[in-house]
Amino acid sequence: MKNIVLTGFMGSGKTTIGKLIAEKLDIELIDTDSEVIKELGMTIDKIFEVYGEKKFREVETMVIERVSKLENVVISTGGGVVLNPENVKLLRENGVIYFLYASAESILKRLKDDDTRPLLKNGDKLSNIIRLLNMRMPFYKNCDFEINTDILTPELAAEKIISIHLAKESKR
Ligand SMILES: Nc1ncnc2c1ncn2[C@@H]1O[C@H](COP(=O)(O)OP(=O)(O)OP(=O)(O)O)[C@@H](O)[C@H]1O
Ligand SMILES: O=C(O)C1=C[C@@H](O)[C@@H](O)[C@H](O)C1
Repeated sequence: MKNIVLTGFMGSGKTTIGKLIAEKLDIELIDTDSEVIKELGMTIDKIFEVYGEKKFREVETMVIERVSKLENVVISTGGGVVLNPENVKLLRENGVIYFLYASAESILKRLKDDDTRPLLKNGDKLSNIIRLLNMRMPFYKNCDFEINTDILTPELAAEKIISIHLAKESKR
């Protein structure tokens, strides 16, 4: 089976929905943020502080080069992965990319008490979310399928992705 690749903004539900899909299909879940953390031995916050975003992006692409060679897995990606066309190309080789949409208001609600996202730290959180989301939307829209998590529970979003994916697989 081709990989199920989940993308979307921070707080769009990639980890939550990725876990549900992996459980339901009994396949492995790989989280690119966790792989970068393992690679450098520190939290994402710390990586940004010590090495800066450029280094984080380099290691993120290294991780994607490795995990995109796998098959039959769910890959939950960091929120900025789609900004680099090389990452998208690699992930598409063995996978279908699902964009998890969430509005700025939902993202704010979901991440209200979470201070672990370096890109949302300085200044007003909602303004940062709106600015980044608008800038990134064309990249997210370039994915293969869009799932609206504002109107679906994680459970229903997982089921929808599985049904799209299995229907696509049966036609291969
Ligand atoms: N469809 C949904 N409806 C309501 N709440 C949701 C939904 N999906 C996720 N959440 C909640 O939003 C929060 C963030 O979700 P999650 O960590 O899965 O996002 P993420 O996309 O993996 O974020 P990041 O890329 O920043 O790690 C969690 O508290 C989760 O329970
Ligand atoms: O949206 C982003 O650029 C990021 C999202 C997170 O998943 C992490 O990959 C990191 O905090 C950067």
